[in-house]
Order: sequence, then C-alpha cells, then structure tokens
Amino acid sequence: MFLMDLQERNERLFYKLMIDNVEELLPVVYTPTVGEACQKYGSIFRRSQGLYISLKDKGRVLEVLRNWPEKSIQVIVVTDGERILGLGDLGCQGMGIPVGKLALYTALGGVRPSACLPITIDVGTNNEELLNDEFYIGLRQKRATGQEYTELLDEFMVAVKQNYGQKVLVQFEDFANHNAFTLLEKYKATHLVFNDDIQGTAAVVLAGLMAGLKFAGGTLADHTFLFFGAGEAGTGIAELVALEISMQSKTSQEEARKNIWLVDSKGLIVSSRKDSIQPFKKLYAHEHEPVKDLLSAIKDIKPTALIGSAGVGQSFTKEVIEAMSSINKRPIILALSNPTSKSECTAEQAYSWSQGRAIFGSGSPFDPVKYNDKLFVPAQANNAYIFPGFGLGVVTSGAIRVKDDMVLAAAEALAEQVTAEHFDKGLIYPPFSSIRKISANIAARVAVKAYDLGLASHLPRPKDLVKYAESCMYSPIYRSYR
Ligand SMILES: NC(=O)C1=CN([C@@H]2O[C@H](COP(=O)(O)OP(=O)(O)OC[C@H]3O[C@@H](n4cnc5c(N)ncnc54)[C@H](OP(=O)(O)O)[C@@H]3O)[C@@H](O)[C@H]2O)C=CC1
Ligand SMILES: CC(=O)C(=O)O
Ligand SMILES: [Mg+2]
Repeated sequence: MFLMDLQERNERLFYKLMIDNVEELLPVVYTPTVGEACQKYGSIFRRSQGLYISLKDKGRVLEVLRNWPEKSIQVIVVTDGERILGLGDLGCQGMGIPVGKLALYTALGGVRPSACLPITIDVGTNNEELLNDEFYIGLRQKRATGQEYTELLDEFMVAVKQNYGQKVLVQFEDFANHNAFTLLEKYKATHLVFNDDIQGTAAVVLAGLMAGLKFAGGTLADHTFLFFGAGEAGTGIAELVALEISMQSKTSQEEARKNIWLVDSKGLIVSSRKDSIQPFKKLYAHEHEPVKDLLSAIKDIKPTALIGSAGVGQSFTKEVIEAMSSINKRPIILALSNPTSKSECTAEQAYSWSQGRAIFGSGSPFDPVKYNDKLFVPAQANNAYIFPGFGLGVVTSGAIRVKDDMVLAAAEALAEQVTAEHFDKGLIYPPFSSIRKISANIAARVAVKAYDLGLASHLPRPKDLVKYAESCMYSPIYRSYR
C-alpha cells in the first residue's frame, strides 16, 4: 500500500527506489505480495491504477480506451482475472497483476512509465466469495463466456490497434487456459501479441535449463522431462524445449517431444486419454499405461528434470524429491507455481531432501539455505527475467509481430549471462541486481531476430543494438532546470 501510494505521488522516486533495491522490493511489487494484494484489492483500493473495460462498455470500447490520458502507449498488459497466479479467479481484482507487471517493465526493462497501460477486462467472476464481498470492485455477475466473451475481446483487440497502431505490444496475462491459447492463436497473425504465461515462462525455464547444462554437462536431448501441470506454463515450456532440442540435434519436434511427459489433474497424459484431453496436451499423449499419481509417474518415466506448474502447494513431497534424487546425481527440480503458498516445495526442502544435489529454482523467491555448511542461493525461475527485456527489444526495434525465434533468442540471451560463479552458488540465472543489464542484452537479441526476420520497422538498424537498447531505457533521474 505504501508503494502504491508512492507510485501515485512521486513516480520517479518510486522507480528510483525499485531500481536501487530491486531484490528487496521485487517480492512486494511482484510475487508473492502482489497475490495477496489482488485478494484484498477491494478493501485496499484507493484510486484506479489502470483501465477497466467491462461488458457494459460493449460497443464503445474505443471510446473508453481514448479516456486514458496518455496517448503514446507502447506496452499493454491485459488480464481478465480468471487465473491470477495460482490463486484462481479473482475477477476484476486481478488488476494488481497488470499494474505489477508493468512496474517491472519500467524498473527492470526501462520502458517509460507513461508508455505502459494496465488493463483489466471485466466479464464477471465465478468466485462466490468475491461476489458476496461488499468491497468487490467488479461486476457482480458470473463470467460471460462463448460469443459474449469473444465479441468483447475482439472489440478490444480491434480498438487497441485502431487507437495505438500496430506497434503496441499486447501482453496477455493470467487468462485461464481455455481462453489463453485461443486468444494467442487468434491474434498472433494480426497483432503484436505475447502471452507471458505461455511464452515468457517457456523462455525463462529454457534459459535456466541451458545455463544449468552449460555447467553440469550434457545436452537437452540427453534429458527426460516430467511436468507436473499441463496448462499454459507446462505445455508452453514443453513446446519451446522441444523446439530447441529439434534445432540443436537436427531432429523433428515430434521426435524431441518423446522425452517430454506431462501430468495433469487426472494423472499422466497418455495415448488412451487422447480423445478426452484439451488440444494443447495432445502432442504429449505418448504410449504408456495410465498412471494416476506423480510419484508413480516418476518411478515409471525416470525423469532427469521435474517441473512443477500445477499451482498445488507442497506437491513435491519428501518421497517425490527422494525419488528424483535416487534416479539422478543432480536432479533438476523447478517449483514454478506462485505465490509462495502454491510453491511445489520450498528451497530448504529441495536441498535437504536431495542432500544438496538438486539444481533448484522456484517461481517465488526463497532465502538462501545453509545445508551441510554450504550456502545455496536458490534461483528465481520467473518470467520476470524475460518479459521486460523481451518487450524492450520488441518496442525499440518497432517489431510488428512476435515469432517463436524471438522467444528462443530471449532464452539464449539470458542463459549466456549465467556464469560458473553463479552456478556454483546454486543459481541458474544471474542475480536480479543486474537485471537492467540483462534486459538490455535480451532486448538486443530479440531485436536482432526481429530485424533478421524482416519484422522490425525501426530503420535504419542501429549498429550496436545493446547500446541502442540501453540508450532507450528510462532512468528515474531528476533533470537540472538551471
Ligand atoms: N514461475 C513463473 O514464471 C510462472 C509460474 N506460473 C505458475 O504456474 C501455475 C500454473 O499456471 P498455468 O500453467 O498458467 O495454469 P493452468 O491452469 O493453465 O494449468 C494448471 C495445470 O495444473 C494441473 N493441475 C491442477 N491441479 C492438479 C493436481 N492436483 N494434480 C496434477 N495436476 C494438477 C491442471 O490440470 P487439468 O489440465 O487437468 O485441469 C493443469 O494442467 C500457477 O501457480 C502460476 O502462478 C505460471 C506462469 C509463470
Ligand atoms: C509469474 C506469472 O506470470 C504467474 O505466476 O502467472
Ligand atoms: Mg502470469
């Protein structure tokens, strides 16, 4: 609440504070605290921090967009609040997420605050507690679905392009997966769209895997991956890993998918379930007997990497981590679910149950852990490493579309910035304290891809794209007026 007030009162000071104390303040502006802020958003609400577009605005969405005082927008983060972190449907109160993500766009990626627009689309909520909460700030009705939902979203996407042109980046955030994949597929050919939960998460995890392998040895193709959670994050990561393997080992993506397995709420995804699962899971329905629980899946599949993205806290039990540690000398264990209460295990559990052998990362931050006299610094495997730099690269190159190759480039750029020194401490990412440098490097690599693919409209192409990205970054300094 204090930081929200400061952001409102003295934006420059807010960003100065954020940038100078990023490791301390990230857990407040972002996960885990932002989750709690969204849950309580109605009762801590003081003034609007973003733009709300509701079902009632149908037919005049463009007019509503034009009410936003800033005209020169480069990045929109939009949610409909249906899957806020691992906390479920928080309706309109999900606004904390676009606001928090965009604060990171500025603090971590250097996109000007005035060029950032947080939007929440209010189509109702199915969260009974919120519907009965006198302080709930959104429409008091069940979620609109089907044609009513699709028409509002379509009107929004058309209005965005009409108002801001085709170079505004629209980041979809925390939509439920039954809409997220469809929206990305529908608009990726006509708009500059990026789904952070699918693509940003994929890039950060791939980067962590590549960095880990650089020091632990081996290639991605040597590994067997088991995902606990087969939604946006799980299948998004799986697809990018398969793409990278296919490029590294010159095989087909289909071949690469054979070493990637996923578990959802009904157990291991296997071929006998093919007719009853959502389309985004089908590519991973391999031949295997049905398996109901995670531990049995681990014993059968013998994965080298276990990646949690089911939003189920404490699902990596002692038995699960011990099973991973009995199969692998250095088990890779990523507990991606947010916020901390949904983390599959804590850093302390991962290190102690694996006797200090786990290569560990988590979506929400954990403090360093001392185990057998060694201090382990857990990595934060969070898309916050990717989207600020990715967005900076997209907007500074004037890219008009997002392509998978640009997402891969972001992952490679992040992985390259991990040193042996980081890895020795337990890190598979560089520390957030150097995030602006990291973001400039990611931006440059994304821009290179955009230029190479003929998608960049900022011409002529700057010679040194890292320097160019840095020169475009907003810095919260007071100018001298004398
Ligand atoms: N660290 C990071 O950067 C990121 C972390 N996340 C986190 O990942 C989590 C999931 O996000 P997302 O993928 O978008 O969500 P989705 O809703 O798209 O996917 C959740 C998946 O988990 C499965 N699941 C749910 N309950 C269980 C259970 N008891 N046992 C096994 N599987 C289960 C679901 O199964 P079914 O399909 O059968 O319903 C579904 O496949 C969230 O906590 C989110 O905060 C997300 C993005 C980025
Ligand atoms: C980090 C993020 O995007 C999520 O948990 O949804
Ligand atoms: Mg998200």
